Amino acid sequence: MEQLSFFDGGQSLKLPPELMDYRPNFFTRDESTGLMQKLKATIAWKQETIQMYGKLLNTPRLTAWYGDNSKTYAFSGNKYHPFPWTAELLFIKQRVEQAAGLAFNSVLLNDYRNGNDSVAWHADDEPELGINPVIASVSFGQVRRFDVRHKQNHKLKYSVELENGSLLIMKGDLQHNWEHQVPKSVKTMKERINLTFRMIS
Ligand SMILES: O=C(O)CCC(=O)C(=O)O
Ligand SMILES: [Fe+2]
Repeated sequence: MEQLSFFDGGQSLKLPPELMDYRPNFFTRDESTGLMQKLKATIAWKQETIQMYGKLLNTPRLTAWYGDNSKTYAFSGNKYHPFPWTAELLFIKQRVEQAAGLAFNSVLLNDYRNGNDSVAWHADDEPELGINPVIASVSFGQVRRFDVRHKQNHKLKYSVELENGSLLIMKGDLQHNWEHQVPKSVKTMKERINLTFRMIS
């Protein structure tokens, strides 16, 4: 049963290609440095809150939602109203669309300020995304671990280190039969910006 994690000195071996297509150095170092700086400065980052056990807690990261139209999108108990595309977002979107062979009409951005920021286990299975959506995830800055586990069997688990300038294309039934997280880290972590491009109806 050697399907399980394939953590080997932090590098992931064989992700299932029908679920995840990982492309390191999708953006060059210089592109990544420039884009990260621009995104930090120009995106309307927001501290969202989440209702948990009757308490209002801060989401452990900053988020922002940009896209084509004025449709609202519900995620983690929050409703997002998209801001219009910026020049940097359109540049990234165009590159990602080329690689994925698909168009996207919105992007959710996450700013993980340090190792204490995270995203808990979840699937992006909102009905607006349709069945087996393709979601393209771009990472800049600090390398963070991305874990995937099967909903019915948590031992069936994959991890990949999402590097600066990388693209991870999530597809197949990943959002239906699997869930994913970016765990907190006790190691000192610098800032990371993640963008997940989506097509919502
Ligand atoms: O930061 C990441 O790599 C994942 C973010 C994520 O899962 C999401 O925004 O739905
Ligand atoms: Fe997600």
